[in-house]
Amino acid sequence: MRIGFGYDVHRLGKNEDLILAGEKIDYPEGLIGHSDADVLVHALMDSILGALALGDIGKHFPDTDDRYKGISSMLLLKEVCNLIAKEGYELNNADVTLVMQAPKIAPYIDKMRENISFIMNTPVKNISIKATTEEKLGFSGRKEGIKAYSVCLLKEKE
Ligand SMILES: Nc1ccn([C@@H]2O[C@H](COP(=O)(O)O)[C@@H](O)[C@H]2O)c(=O)n1
Ligand SMILES: C[C@@]1(CO)OP(=O)(O)OP(=O)(O)OC[C@H]1O
Repeated sequence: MRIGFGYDVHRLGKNEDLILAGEKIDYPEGLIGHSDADVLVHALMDSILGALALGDIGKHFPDTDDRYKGISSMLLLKEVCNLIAKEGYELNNADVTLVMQAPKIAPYIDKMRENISFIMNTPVKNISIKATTEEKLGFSGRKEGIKAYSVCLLKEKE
């Protein structure tokens, strides 16, 4: 078994889509990044890369590389999944927490879990996604950005 932890932050801004776990969320602002800035998927990928001790997403998908400009982070997640298999592991489970004041994400959680489980080829029960506010404190509380934390456990392939 190998444990991994990931953390990411993206700034919110106008004229951007808000994409979380590959799902477009209805909100007047979106996250800014080189890719589609799917902060949830970025934290999840970093937790997986951490468990494999293979560095981080910036190392694998540099934000100086035009190939990743505007790319769906779900495609990057697929590549990270290939690394899990290549290293001889499979996902046991992952648990992701979004820290965002708005919008309420609860209505989207089931679809977001399905999206990740489809890309990772794992049962939905292996993917947990939760959300909390920071009670209007700090940059997330001021709706300036969104944070995501992820932990995952990988197990040796059977
Ligand atoms: N963006 C969010 C934040 C929270 N939720 C749900 O609301 C519950 C209460 O939030 P607190 O910050 O007061 O803990 C939380 O447990 C989530 O179920 C949400 O859906 N979207
Ligand atoms: C995902 C990548 C892809 O170029 O770009 P960003 O969307 O800027 O996201 P970040 O969390 O800064 O990680 C860096 C890159 O790996």
